[in-house]
Amino acid sequence: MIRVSHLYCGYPGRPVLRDVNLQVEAGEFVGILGPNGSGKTTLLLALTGILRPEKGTITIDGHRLEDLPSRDRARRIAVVSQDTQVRFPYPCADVVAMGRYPHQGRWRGPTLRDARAVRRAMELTRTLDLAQRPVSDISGGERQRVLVAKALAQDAPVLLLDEATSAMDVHWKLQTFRLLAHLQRKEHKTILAVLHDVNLAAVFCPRLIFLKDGAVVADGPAREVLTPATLERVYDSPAVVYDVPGNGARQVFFVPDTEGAHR
Ligand SMILES: Nc1ncnc2c1ncn2[C@@H]1O[C@H](COP(=O)(O)OP(=O)(O)OP(=O)(O)O)[C@@H](O)[C@H]1O
Repeated sequence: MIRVSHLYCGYPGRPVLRDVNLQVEAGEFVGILGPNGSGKTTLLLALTGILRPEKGTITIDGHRLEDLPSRDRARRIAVVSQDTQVRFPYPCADVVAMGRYPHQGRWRGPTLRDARAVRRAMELTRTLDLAQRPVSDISGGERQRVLVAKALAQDAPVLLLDEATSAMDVHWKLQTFRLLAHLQRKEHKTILAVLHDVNLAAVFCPRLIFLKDGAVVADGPAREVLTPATLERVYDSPAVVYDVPGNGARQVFFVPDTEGAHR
């Protein structure tokens, strides 16, 4: 379980998160949404221990995050970050294998277990055909799938994703979110996904958290928080909410101001 209590966190001279309180149970799938600059990435960086809280605490399974050695943190939390740039032309299979570092000893090479975890992660993300391609020479969407595979190879119970499917086409976005939902159900993974696509989140994330100006403005079951009032407050844009006939999914349509648009 992850518990965030009265968290204040940011960058030198730039406070961002203000009194954030959250509790995420093991096995939850949570979507984190909000406008640009609202603090979503900052929250994920705090949850990985990369950014230290100015005030407040973050615990995972009762341990204060800052007290856990980095290898221990990496065994508990895998991250797919927003920045997908990989400078060196490593083969994609080697990049996925880097996800195994927290499980490897300093003086021994990869084990059969590591090799199996890498293969399984690449099968699940359907990236085996990219295995020998240099990661620097594949498309943005393909690279994101390789980075999801790397995080899965890490085999941590908690998975944090920051805009991890932003460069993928509709097919791969849906495939990836279906895979995440499957891992949540079958392997009890705890998943926190930052994303801008409200409708994708509405379909796959049973719980949604909206941030604005560094504070949580809505947190609850997707059907309850997806209201025109909340969406207008968060995005300053008029929104219509409707239920898709047949599958019960709640979806959102942001009503554009069409003045000046081509129609
Ligand atoms: N390294 C940094 N140093 C200083 N300020 C930063 C840094 N990174 C982000 N910020 C600022 O912190 C605030 C929150 O940024 P953050 O990246 O958490 O937003 P976000 O909600 O993830 O936005 P986006 O949707 O654009 O990815 C913004 O005002 C941003 O300009």
